[in-house]
Amino acid sequence: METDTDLAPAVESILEAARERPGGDEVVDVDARSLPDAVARAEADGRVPVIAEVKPTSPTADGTRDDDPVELAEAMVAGGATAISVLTEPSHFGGSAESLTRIREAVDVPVLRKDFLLREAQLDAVAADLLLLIVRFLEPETLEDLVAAARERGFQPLVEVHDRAELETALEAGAEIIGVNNRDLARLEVDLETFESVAPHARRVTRHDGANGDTASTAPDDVTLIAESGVSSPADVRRMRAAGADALLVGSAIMDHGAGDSDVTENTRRLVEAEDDET
Ligand SMILES: O=P(O)(O)OC[C@@H](O)[C@@H](O)c1c[nH]c2ccccc12
Repeated sequence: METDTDLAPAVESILEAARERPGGDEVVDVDARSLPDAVARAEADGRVPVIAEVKPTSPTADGTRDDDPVELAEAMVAGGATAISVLTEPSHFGGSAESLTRIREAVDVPVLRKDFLLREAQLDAVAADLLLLIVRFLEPETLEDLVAAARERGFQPLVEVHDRAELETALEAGAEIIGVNNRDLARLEVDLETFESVAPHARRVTRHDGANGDTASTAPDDVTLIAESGVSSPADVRRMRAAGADALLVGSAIMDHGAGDSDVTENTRRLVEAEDDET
């Protein structure tokens, strides 16, 4: 799980940088805005729950957007976004902790910190409502420790998986908010079938409850399931929702890196309204 050998070179380079990155000076204490509540509010007023991502660039993007991150986030919220994801990774995604802090002050929806976190101290770099933890890059025990450490600080951990085995690891670590990344980290290619194949198992996985070897089927109905990456059209939104997505995490289709002046509010709205004609 921790070997880098089958990762794309860009991902290896991201991890190398992540290992070097220092943590915060003090343990943060967050009063988090609830993502499940925000998702429920969106559903109640007929919006598809979209977590819109402020991602200035990425190893797979066509270019860089250097608009003010706060204006981008506000435009996303104006388009109906349920939450905002902010890349804080500086060397490959153009992100920063400062952008996240400014965005979190400016909007009232939950804000996810998107980074490659490997050690507990790195959780303390900046306050956010949600924190991404990626199963692929962490030993199961470390994942469990980081989930606990995140909760102690008040963060809601969003645990990212890419296949069924990782899903099992996430559930065993106690994850309640799970993202299935449609992008594989080996070739960086996107396949929406990933979510379709993993999602059905998220709600009826058998958890092993250790001690006496008993297994208890916990069928955690309360898991918030997020389809991540590669969602670019209203049809993709409907496809992921049909496969069981409670929410969608969308970056590129909203940022539209290739077209610098693309309207982020409109890009968000067309995904948020993807189910409007259906009911
Ligand atoms: O731009 P996309 O294809 O809509 O994807 C957004 C998001 O899922 C993607 O940025 C992402 C998913 N997992 C990550 C982990 C780290 C950095 C970025 C990501």
